[in-house]
Amino acid sequence: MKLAKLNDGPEIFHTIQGEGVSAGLPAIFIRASRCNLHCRWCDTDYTWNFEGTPWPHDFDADPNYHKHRKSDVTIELSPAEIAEHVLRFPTRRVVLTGGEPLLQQSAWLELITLLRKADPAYLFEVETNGTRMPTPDFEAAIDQLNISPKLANSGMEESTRLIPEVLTHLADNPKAWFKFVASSDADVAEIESIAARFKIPSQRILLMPEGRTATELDRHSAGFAAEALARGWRFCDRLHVRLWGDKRGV
Ligand SMILES: Nc1nc2[nH]cc(C(=O)O)c2c(=O)[nH]1
Ligand code: SF4
Ligand SMILES: [Mg+2]
Repeated sequence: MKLAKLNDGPEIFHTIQGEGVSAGLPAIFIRASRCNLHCRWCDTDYTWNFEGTPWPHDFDADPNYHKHRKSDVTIELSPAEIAEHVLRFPTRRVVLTGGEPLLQQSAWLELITLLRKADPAYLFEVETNGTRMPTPDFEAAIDQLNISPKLANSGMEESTRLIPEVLTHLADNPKAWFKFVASSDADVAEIESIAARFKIPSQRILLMPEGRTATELDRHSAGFAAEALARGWRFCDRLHVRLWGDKRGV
């Protein structure tokens, strides 16, 4: 599998789930490399913003920022090798993230099978942008889908970031939660229209402020909590950002 590389190894880490309905629970994160989207504010740009690609990123404004050399930021491991890493940790909740993890569904299924053979107590969450249809086997194997559809502020064309067939399908799955990242009131209005268009139940919507620091999160937290309350949505913080700041591997 293609995973993000961190300190010469794969980006697999034991931490507390910082976002979504399992926030606060211990979890092992596995970060896939590669994404089919190229959001301008993406905080895991090293999974897709490679040398020779044309995608703009907010970081371009920083004269010290350079696109990544693919071989510097990617590591290839087999599902069996990944299972070995995961089995070293005492936790049984595993979060598949990225990049976009649904680009490698059959390999994840091999990993899930191996881990459940070692211990049937393993639970799996996936963090996805909601543009790729899960295969029936993958969707059945995953315990929780954390879907973050992207808004206009990502810089992506609507036809690339909102795939009606996928969103309508996932809206019907009680294991699917929709975690929207917002940084303005216009974003909240856009989320409302997406929710209505794809019939996403309000009880499975989470509103999460954008931010890489506690100060940035605080700009919108109280306001968005009130917006969420008014609509029957959940409010969602970014606990790992508050605990550890803008760091990798936590
Ligand atoms: N602690 C922690 N929680 C997270 N929830 C979603 C994450 C992600 O980057 O997908 C993430 C992450 O990177 N770290
Ligand atoms: S979908 Fe997620 S990983 Fe992909 S570019 Fe957007 S924010 Fe980054
Ligand atoms: Mg993240």
